[in-house]
This record gives sequence, C-alpha cells and structure tokens, in this order.
Amino acid sequence: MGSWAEQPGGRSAGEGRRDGAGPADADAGASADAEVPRPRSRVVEVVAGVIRDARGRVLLTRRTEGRDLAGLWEFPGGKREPGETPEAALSRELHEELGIDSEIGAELIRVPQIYPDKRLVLDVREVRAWRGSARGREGQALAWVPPHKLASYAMPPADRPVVAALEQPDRYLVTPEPGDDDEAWLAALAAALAAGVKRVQLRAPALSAADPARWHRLAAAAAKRGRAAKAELLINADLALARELGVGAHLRATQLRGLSERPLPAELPLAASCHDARELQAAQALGCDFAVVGSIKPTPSHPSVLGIGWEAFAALRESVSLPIYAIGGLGAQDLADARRHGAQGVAAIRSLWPV
Ligand SMILES: Nc1nc2c([nH]c(=O)n2[C@@H]2O[C@H](COP(=O)(O)OP(=O)(O)OP(=O)(O)O)[C@@H](O)[C@H]2O)c(=O)[nH]1
Repeated sequence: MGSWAEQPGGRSAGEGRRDGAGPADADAGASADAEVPRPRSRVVEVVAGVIRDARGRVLLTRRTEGRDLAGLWEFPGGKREPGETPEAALSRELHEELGIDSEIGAELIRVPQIYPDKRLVLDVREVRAWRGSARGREGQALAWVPPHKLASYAMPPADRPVVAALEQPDRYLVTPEPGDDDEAWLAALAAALAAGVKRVQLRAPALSAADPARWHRLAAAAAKRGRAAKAELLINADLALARELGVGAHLRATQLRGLSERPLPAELPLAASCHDARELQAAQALGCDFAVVGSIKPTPSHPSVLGIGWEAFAALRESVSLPIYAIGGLGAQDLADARRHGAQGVAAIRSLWPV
C-alpha cells in the first residue's frame, strides 16, 4: 500500500450500511449461477478495484436501483471502453464513481462468469494507493468492510471467487501415498504446514483400501498436526472418517451423484473434484466450498494424458461461481496463470510436498 492510502476514506458508511441492507440478504447473489454456457454471446470486460483504508478494510459499493443486480454489493469499477487499458479504465471509473485519484497495482484475479444476459470477465486489481475522500458520486451506498466479513455481503456471482482470492489459500496440497514410513510422511506434512500450506487434502487411496486401520491412525495424527498449524484439512472421499475426526471432506466426482444434501455440517469444509460443467454445478448446488478441476497439463504420473489447458479451464470456470483450484502438472510458478484464468490457485501433490 502506498502513501496515499494512509489518508482514510473520509465520509463513508463505516462497517455498516446506510440503508440497512447487506449481510442479511447474502444469498441473493446466487441466482445466475446455473446458467448454461452460451459460447457466442458477447463478452463484457469489467475492471474493478480492491481499495483498502488505513485499517485494512475493503471498500464495497451498492448497485443502485434500476441497474442489473440492483441492491447487491460490488467492488467499485465498471466497463472498459474500447482502446482503454484495464488500469486506465479502473482509474477513470474510480474517479467518476468515488471522486478519488488512484494508482492501480497488482492483478488479483480475472473471473469469467456467465450471466443470464451476457458473458462477463471481471478483472480485479489491487489499488496500490489513492487520494481524496471516497464518496458515492452516483448515489450509491458505500461500506468499508473488514476482509473476513466480505463473504457475508450479497454480491454478484462473479464476486465469490474474488472474495475467496482475497481470503482463502492459493495452494491446496494433496498428500501422496505414505509408502512404508508413516513418520517420514507426517514429518513431510509438518514441513509443508511450517512452510505456510493452509489447506490440505489427506489422500491415500491405495493405503486406505489395503490397510484402513493404519490409514485411520495416520489421518488422525495428520489432523492433529493440521489443527495445531491452524490449517484446514479435508479427508478424501471417506465421509465417516471426516465426521469422526471433525475435519472436512473432499468428494470424488462420482460421489456427487449419490448426494442430495450437504453431507457435513456447515462449519466443516466440503470440496469436490470435477471434470465438467455438470459436475461443477452439482458441487455448487450441494454447498461445496470449493472444487478442483484438471488436469491442466500432463503430469509425470499420467504422461500420456494431454492436459485440458487454461482456456478450457476458464470455460468451465464461467459456469459456476464456486472457487476452483486448477490441478495437473502445476506448482507455485503457475499461480499467476491460474489467477488470470479465474482459479483460486493451484492444487498439487508433488510440487507442494517437501521431499
Ligand atoms: N464494478 C463491478 N461490476 C461488477 C462486479 N461484479 C459483477 O458481476 N459486476 C458486473 O459487471 C458489470 C459492470 O457494469 P457497470 O457497473 O459498468 O455498468 P452497468 O451494467 O450498471 O451499466 P449499464 O447500465 O451502462 O450497462 C455489471 O453487469 C455488474 O453487475 C463488481 O464487483 N464490480
């Protein structure tokens, strides 16, 4: 954050809202989620900014009556005009809407999303510095929101991945099979947690089939380490084990078909592996917190499988608002590409597992 941002936002609605709407109607944003992709409809390019005040709160503005998605909260910004760079468009919009001068910073995420009347790409940038007194020059309400409360505001579908990108981990570690040495596996997990991994899928299909009792002991020990590191743990496929250990579950795509309601309480994380738009929509309808989609690139374990590539990933991404990790031949070096195609980040076994 640059020096301009040391000047707080001036007149605003503080953490609250001027008109009483907000977190209570948090479900209103989900209505356009299940639209069927329409490849030839026009793409609207929108650029929006994450503006923070000196206390780290993020500015949301409320869409005024008479516009599409009226009443929902959004990141300030608007449509790019022909020939405009994203930075110039965002600077212009922030001046028109809020009366502030801004320095546009890093790319956060670029979210392709299908709405009933259009295909949208929401390109979200950090605002590195700004000056002036932010006010709703077009009659819109403003709210300065602590980042951990953003998810309780009713926002358009494209904003869910944006809020996730601000708040949730960009790496999702999937464990390898333990082999013969449980202690070495637990030590590697501890090293990954110490290195900052905050979301882990405990997965060992060969061991859990061959020796369930050993896998249960190992998963319990892993859950203990995860808790101590304040990381989120999800057990692959085994809902009973997830409930027993009080951790989340990561569903296989084939499990989605057999479930009609969220199989875990809301406080336990739920995720699913998905391969197409239908599975993603099923995962979203079930109340999954995120999904994993791949393979993006060929991996050493499946060298003959060609990856789907980033464009195909983005095309799947636009059919749901669920945060999605990309998987398959990826590592931390792919994070920027992942975000540019709407991913929450990368999921991986090898590249995130300390050797
Ligand atoms: N600025 C902004 N727009 C967003 C966000 N999320 C999201 O879905 N959008 C959508 O992106 C589009 C932005 O368009 P806009 O605000 O410039 O204009 P509008 O559609 O109200 O204007 P129009 O009446 O001229 O078409 C809208 O369809 C809006 O719903 C967001 O966080 N910020």
